[in-house]
Amino acid sequence: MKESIRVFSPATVANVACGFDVLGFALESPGDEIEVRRRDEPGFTVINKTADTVFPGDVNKNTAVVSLKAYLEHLGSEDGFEITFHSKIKPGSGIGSSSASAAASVFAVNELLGRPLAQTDLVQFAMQGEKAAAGVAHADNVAPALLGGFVLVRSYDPLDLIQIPYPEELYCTIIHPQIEVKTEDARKILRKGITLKDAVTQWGNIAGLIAGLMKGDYPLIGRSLKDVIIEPIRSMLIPGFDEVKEAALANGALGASISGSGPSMFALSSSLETAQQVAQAMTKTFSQFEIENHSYVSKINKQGPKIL
Ligand SMILES: Nc1ncnc2c1ncn2[C@@H]1O[C@H](COP(=O)(O)OP(=O)(O)O)[C@@H](O)[C@H]1O
Ligand SMILES: N[C@@H](CCOP(=O)(O)O)C(=O)O
Repeated sequence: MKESIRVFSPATVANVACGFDVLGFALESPGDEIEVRRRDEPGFTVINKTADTVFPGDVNKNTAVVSLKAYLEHLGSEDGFEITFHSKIKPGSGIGSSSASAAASVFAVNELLGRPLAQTDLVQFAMQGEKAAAGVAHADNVAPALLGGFVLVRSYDPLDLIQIPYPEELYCTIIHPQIEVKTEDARKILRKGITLKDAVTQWGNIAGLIAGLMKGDYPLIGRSLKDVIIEPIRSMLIPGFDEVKEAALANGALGASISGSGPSMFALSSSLETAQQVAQAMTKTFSQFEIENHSYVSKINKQGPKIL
């Protein structure tokens, strides 16, 4: 039996504008890279080999350990593991840093143990990691992180995950301004109620987005990438949001919005060239607000985590 395994687990874009808590997709890069090694005794250790100073070092709060504990408890296992982080998406990024770790650890140990559970069944344990990080066990990051592609959370109780087909030529631009927004905090500022008018607009858009993805209808995807409920509130946490979004649209993006709970923003494009041009335009506009930012251009990740 293998003693250790090294895996990559992808960053994810949750919400995808109109699908708060119910839609997300995975990116080919960036992501977390971890190595999991069996210990001789029960218990867990976390080792940080990344250069990041904001690494979540508390074993009992790290989503990689929280989700792994839930998984092992389900199997009735008392095995212990050491988790070494070789690269890590910055916490509080809005591209699913907490879920990449949660997905990585359960995927890695499930592989080490000879795959006792199917990949879809791992989502419920990774969700426990999200609960520890954000206070809510939302699945719109961990489900695409584990399954790849676009995943719709059709229902939470019971958990019903639907993998949504999407066009091959679809590219995501991510701009990550170097400010931290914790998902837990970004959820607290949301209104508890919405108007019927906004609900009608939002469910028209989410249905349109799913139809557009499945049909490969780019104009429909673009028309549907709108959020009248969450974005107007959370965008206040992102300096220059309106201008950066406008820059993405003016340079050919199908649509743009907040990635997850922010501060990252995402844009979707139908070609790599456009996605790169959109990245340049968004970066330039953010810089006018004197905010340091990192950009990524990525295809959609098809498979979820992978063994390295
Ligand atoms: N392995 C982990 N990776 C990232 N964040 C983690 C991890 N474990 C716990 N956390 C905590 O989760 C929070 C970051 O998650 P979250 O606010 O959802 O940001 P993100 O949008 O980057 O996922 C921070 O409070 C961080 O300390
Ligand atoms: N649906 C959640 C998604 C949070 O994503 P993250 O990448 O910011 O962790 C929310 O909007 O709160």
